[in-house]
Order: sequence, then structure tokens, then C-alpha cells
Amino acid sequence: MLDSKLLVIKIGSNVLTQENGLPDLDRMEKLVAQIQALTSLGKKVVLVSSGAVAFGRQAIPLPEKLNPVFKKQIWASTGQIRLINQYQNFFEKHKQPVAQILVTKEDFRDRKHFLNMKNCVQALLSQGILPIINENDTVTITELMFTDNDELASLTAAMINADTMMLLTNVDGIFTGNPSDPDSQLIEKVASKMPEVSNYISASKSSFGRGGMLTKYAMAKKSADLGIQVIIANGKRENVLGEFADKSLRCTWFEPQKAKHGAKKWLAHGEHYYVGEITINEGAKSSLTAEVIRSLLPIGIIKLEGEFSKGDILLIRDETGHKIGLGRAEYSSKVANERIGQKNQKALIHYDYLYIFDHD
Ligand SMILES: Nc1ncnc2c1ncn2[C@@H]1O[C@H](COP(=O)(O)OP(=O)(O)O)[C@@H](O)[C@H]1O
Ligand SMILES: N[C@@H](CCC(=O)OP(=O)(O)O)C(=O)O
Repeated sequence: MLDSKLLVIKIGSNVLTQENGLPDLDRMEKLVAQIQALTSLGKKVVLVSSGAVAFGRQAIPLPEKLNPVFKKQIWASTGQIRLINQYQNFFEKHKQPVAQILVTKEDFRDRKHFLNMKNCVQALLSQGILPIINENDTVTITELMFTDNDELASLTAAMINADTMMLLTNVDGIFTGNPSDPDSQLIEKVASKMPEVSNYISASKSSFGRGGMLTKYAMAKKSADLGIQVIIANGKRENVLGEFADKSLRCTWFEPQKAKHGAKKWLAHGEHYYVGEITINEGAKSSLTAEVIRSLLPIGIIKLEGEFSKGDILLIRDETGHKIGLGRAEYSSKVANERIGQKNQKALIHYDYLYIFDHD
């Protein structure tokens, strides 16, 4: 494990709940104390915490037959107050001020909006306030939802340029089979070229989890590729964060790759957010995928789809339809359509705002 200065710690619902479904306040209080111990070592921490629905479900009984969307909205909106109040009480004992930030996928789509959110988190950290982030579950339904809070944590880690992301769940990490099977072994290190890891993971989830280990793995891998070290560990372990600090923690560690800069990290997570699509010719493709990456000029563009404005995310495909990468539009689709295929025109995507997918 590498040293860390700025961490995103994500706590799964099952870490904060007992087997009978009741909130595990003792665990929560211990985790808060351990987070404080990390901050007293000079580390900055942003917390992404699940648990709103689980806390609401226990407090507010609802009829079995009620529409599941209403149930989720009611439990999330009532449970989030309980969750954040508990955090505030526990952090107050350490004289640590906290802030609540509730976000939706939309907040990550628009670069300006994204930068506002990033500035807010940074302003809080600069004043010694600990941000506690959760999804705004009351307004995010189906396609507006993050896959789960593992996705939210990895978007947050990329947004604030965190060096470390910890995903705390109810198992020690990724195992070579079902974690409860004694023959399964913990995978302690995931290096960049280990495609077989996902084969070990089954679709099963803990009783309150949303995404399961597969999304945890996908998000961890993506974050590590962007240069963030990722640790999947057991949040129910007595001194999980203390063991992390002294590097004795039993966990799955994802080795970080060379760090990408901020705008590229934002784009890397843009696969679900693109507004328009561009098809490029072979010459443009070899230029974009070469060692020295160049900007995308209109002369290399064959086709444009969708209406986009300056600043929107665009998906880039080659002539066979294969996805090559993502980029930020320097001008609108209206202007781009006038320049398509022409020489000596300003780049539609500047290389600082271009993210090429890894194709192996
Ligand atoms: N190969 C595997 N290694 C570890 N856990 C796995 C594996 N395959 C499936 N899982 C399941 O993934 C669960 C953790 O995911 P999830 O329930 O979404 O947690 P959280 O609520 O913390 O996000 C574990 O409790 C475990 O049952
Ligand atoms: N936003 C939801 C959490 C959804 C979620 O991703 O849960 P988990 O898989 O336990 O991290 C809540 O607070 O209940």
C-alpha cells in the first residue's frame, strides 16, 4: 500500500447494519473515531456513506404492497436524516464539523456543475470540515441512479484527485470464489493486467447492498487505471482504518497506474454521459491512439450524430463503429457540421480533454 494524503472512504449499508437489519451504531461510532485518527495524522478524508434506506426501513414500517419506488423514497428521505444525525453526533464528540452533500448523476454530467461541486468539497476540506456524501435517492429513480455508491465514490475520488479510495464492505476483499467457502482465497493484489479477476465474482450481494462485488470491482479497476490506489476491505473489522494506516490491513489492493490529470479523470467516467457521437477515419484513429496523442481535427471526422454544445462530452468511434474514446467538444454540433472533413479548422476536441479507452 502507498501513503495517502487525500482519501475517499466509502461505507456500504451492510457495514452500518447488524444482521437483524437494525443500525449498528457501535460500529458507526468506532469508524468515526478511526476516521478522526486518520485526520489527526494529517490525512484529508471525504466520506461516501450508504445507509439511508437501511436506517429508514428500520424506523418507518410500510405496507408490503406499497409501490417499491415510493418505499425507497420514503425510507431514503426519512433514513438520511437519521444517518446524518448519527454521524454528526459521533463526529461532534471529536469536535469535527461535518457537511452533508446529496448528489445525483446529473451533477457529474455537466463540467461546470461538476466543477462547482468539486470547489464545494475542496472549500469544505480547506476549512477542516468533513464532507459526507450520499446519493439523493429521493429524486434518482432508474436511469438517473448511480449503479450504487461504489460508482459515486469512484466519481468523487476522480473529481477531487484523491490518491486513495477505500471501499468498506462486509468481506475482506475479493475472493477466488464465494467468500464463505473455506477454499476461497483472498486476492491481495490486483495489478493492471489481470482480466481474470471478474470471473471469480458472483452476482450475489449482501442483504442491503445494491451493486454487489462486480460493480465494486469495475469501479476499483477504473479508478486504479486513473492513478488512484483502491482498497476493498472489511468495514466490520475492529480496527480497519488503524490497520490501513499501519499497512497491516488484510484487504484487496488495486495497484494504481500512472495518474491521469483532472479533466481526463472526469472524461473517463463519461461513458454514460455523452451527448453526441463522432465517427473518425483511419488516419485520425491512428493519430489519436499513437503514443503522442493529438487533438481531433475536423478533417478526420466522417460523421457527427446528436446535437451538442461547447463543453458537452462526445463519444468517438472508428469507421467500424468501435468505441475509441471520449472527448469534450470545443464548439457546438452546428459549427462542427459546417467544418466536418475540412482542412485548417480548429480542433473539435483538444488533447487535454481527450480520453482514449484501453483496448486490451
Ligand atoms: N468473489 C467474491 N469475493 C468477495 N465477495 C463477493 C464475491 N462474489 C460475490 N461477493 C459478494 O459481494 C458482497 C459485497 O457487495 P455489496 O453487497 O454490494 O456490498 P456493499 O453494500 O458494501 O456495497 C459480499 O458480501 C459477497 O457476498
Ligand atoms: N444511497 C443508498 C445506498 C445505495 C448503495 O449503493 O448501497 P451499498 O451497495 O450498500 O453501498 C442509501 O443510502 O441507502
